[in-house]
Amino acid sequence: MATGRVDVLRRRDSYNYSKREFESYRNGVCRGDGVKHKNGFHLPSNVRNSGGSERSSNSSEPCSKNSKTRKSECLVQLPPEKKRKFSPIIWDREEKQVRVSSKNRVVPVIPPSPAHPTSVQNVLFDGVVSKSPATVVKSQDVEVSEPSVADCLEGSCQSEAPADLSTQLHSEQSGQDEQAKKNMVHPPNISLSRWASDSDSPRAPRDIADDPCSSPESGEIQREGSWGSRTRVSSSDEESSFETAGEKYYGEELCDENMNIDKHDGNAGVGINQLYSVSESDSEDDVDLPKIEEPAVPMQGSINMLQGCRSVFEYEKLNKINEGTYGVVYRARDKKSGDFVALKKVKMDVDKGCDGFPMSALREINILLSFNHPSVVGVKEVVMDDFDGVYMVMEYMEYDLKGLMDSMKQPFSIGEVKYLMLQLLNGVEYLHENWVLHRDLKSSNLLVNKEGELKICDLGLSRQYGSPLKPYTPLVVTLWYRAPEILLGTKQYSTAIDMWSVGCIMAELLAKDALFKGKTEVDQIDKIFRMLGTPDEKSGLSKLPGFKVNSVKQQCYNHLRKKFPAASFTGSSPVLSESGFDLLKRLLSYNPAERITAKDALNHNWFRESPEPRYDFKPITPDLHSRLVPKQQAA
Ligand SMILES: Nc1ncnc2c1ncn2[C@@H]1O[C@H](COP(=O)(O)OP(=O)(O)OP(=O)(O)O)[C@@H](O)[C@H]1O
Repeated sequence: MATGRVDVLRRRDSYNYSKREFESYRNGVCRGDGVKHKNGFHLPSNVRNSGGSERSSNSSEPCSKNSKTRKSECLVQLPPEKKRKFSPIIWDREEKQVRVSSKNRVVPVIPPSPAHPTSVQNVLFDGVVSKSPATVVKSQDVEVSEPSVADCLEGSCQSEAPADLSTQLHSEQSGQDEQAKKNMVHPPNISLSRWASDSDSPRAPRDIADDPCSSPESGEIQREGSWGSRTRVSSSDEESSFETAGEKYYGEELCDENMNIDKHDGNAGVGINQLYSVSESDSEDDVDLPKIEEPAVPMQGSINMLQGCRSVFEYEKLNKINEGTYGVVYRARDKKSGDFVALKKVKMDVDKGCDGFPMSALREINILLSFNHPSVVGVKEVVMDDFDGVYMVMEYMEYDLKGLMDSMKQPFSIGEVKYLMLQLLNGVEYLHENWVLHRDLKSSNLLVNKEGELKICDLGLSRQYGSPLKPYTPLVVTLWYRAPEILLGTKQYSTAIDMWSVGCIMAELLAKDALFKGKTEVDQIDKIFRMLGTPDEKSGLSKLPGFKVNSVKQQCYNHLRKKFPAASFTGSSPVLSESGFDLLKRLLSYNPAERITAKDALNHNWFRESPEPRYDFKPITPDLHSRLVPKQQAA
C-alpha cells in the first residue's frame, strides 16, 4: 500500500536518530534535496513518488541487498550521526595485580603491547602512577608489597606478557620505572579494582580464595532514606581529604589527578576506569581494532576531573526504582537543576573479591560515559557517597519495556513495534559499529521514557570484540534471549548473538510474551528447536559440542509462522505480514553468519510497508506511573 508509507531506509552514516530529532526535522530542519516527510524523514524526490508497487511489500530483501540503484533510491536524509566520544577501551586481557598498602588493595598492572609500546607506557603510567610531578599523590602514604610494579616490568613476577616485551618495555622505561615506584597512586576513596584474570565473565564464579580481603569497604552500608552519609569532614571544594577510622582518604585530590590524566589524553569521561588503569591497549586486539576518531576536546558527558568527583548529595533521593544483579537503581532529583535522574548504585559485593570494584560496573561506566547515542542510555557523571559507594547518574527513563508490557492489556500495535524496533536496532547498530557486544539484550534492559524514546541500558555484561574472534565466556545473555550457538557451547561468537536477542525481543513485543521461556539451558534449546525446527548441517550448529543428534526433529519455522500468522480471524495471535515474518526469521536464523545484521535490519522492507512506524508513540498511562512511583512519594 502506497499511502502512508514511510521509507525508513537511510544513508549509512545518517540513520542514528531520535524522535526529538525527527521532530526538529519536522519543524523545518532538513538537508539535501527531496521532500521532507511529515514524520521527519527526508524522502529523496525519486523515492517519494515511487509508490508501493515497485517495491512490493512481498519483497523481503533489505534495500541494501536489492540493487545498487535501489539503494540510492532508498536514501533518506536524517540528522548527522552522533559519534562515539572517544576511543574504546579494550578489556580483553589478563592483568597483573599489585597489592598496595595495608588494605590489601590491588592495582592491576597491564602487560605491555608489542604493537603500541607508547600506548603501553601511557596505560601503565596513566593508570598506575602519576604522569607528572604536579599529579603525584603523597607517595609516602603508599606501601607497595611484592610484587611491585617494577618487578612486574622486569619480568620477575608472573606475567602474561612475553619476557622480551617486558625487557623492551623495561629498557624504554627504565628511568620511569624508578619514578613509577616512587609515584604509586594512593588508593582513591573508592576501592581499587580487583581485576580477576577471567575478566570476561562478570557472572562467572570467581576464585577469591587467594585474595584475603580484610577491609570492609563495601560501600553498601547505607541508612534507609539517606545516601549513606556519615559525618562529612568537608563539604567545601577546597578541602580534599578527610580522615575516617584512622585512615586518610584523598578522594577529590585523586580524582583531580586522574582528571588531569584524562585531559592529557583526550579521554575525558573515563574517570573511574582511569583510576583503575583500564587497559587502553591490548597486544592482540590493538592490531585488529579500527582506529576511532579521537576528539580534540573533552566531549559532552565526560567527567571534568579538575572539578573532582561530585557527591551524591548533589541529588535528592526520591525512591528505589529497581534492583538488578549489579546495582540498585534509584530515582532522584538534581538539587541544582531540578532534573530527574536515575542513580545506579554499584553493588560492591558481586563478581569480585571483597575489596574491589566490580568489573561489570567498570565496563558499564566506561562504555556509557564514552557513548553518545539517542538509543543508548546516557550517563551524566559518576558520584560517590561518604561510604565509598559509587553511583552512575543516568538520564531518567520512566519505564522498562518488560514492565511496560506486563502492565498492558493488549500487545503493542504493529506500528508501535516498528517504532520501538527501529530505535532498538539503531542503538544496537551503534554498539556494533563501535565494536561492542551488549551480550545481555532483553526487554528489561530496554528503557522507554514518557516521550516514547527507547534506550538500551545495562552494559555491565557488554564487552569489546575484535577480529579475529577470541574465545569468550559462554555465561552471557539471560537464558531466554540466549543465542543457540552459545547454548550449544560455542566459545567464539560475535554481534550475531545480540541479533538473536533482538529477534526474541521483536517476537516478545508482538506477542507481549517472551518467545522462548526455557527453565534450563537444555529446556531452552529444546524450546527453540521445537519452534524453529531442527537445525541442519548448513547452520553450523550441529558441529557444536552441545548438539545432540536425537534433538527433537521439527520442520523449520513452521511453528513460528503459526505463532505469528499472516492473518488471524480470532484475534488471538499477533498478525505479522510476510515482510515482518521475513525479518523475524532472519533475526532468528540458526546460522550466526547468516543472521541479519542491525544495519541490514534497519533497511528491511517491513519498516517501509504499511502500517508505518508510530513515531508519536507515548507510553504514558496513569496506572504505570503510580506503579513506578510509590504512592507516599508521589504524594
Ligand atoms: N536510567 C534508568 N532510568 C530508569 N530506570 C532504570 C534506569 N536504569 C535502570 N533502570 C531500572 O533498573 C533496572 C535494573 O537496572 P540495570 O539492568 O542497569 O541493573 P543490573 O543490576 O545490571 O540488572 P541485571 O540484573 O539485569 O543485570 C532496569 O531493569 C530498570 O527497570
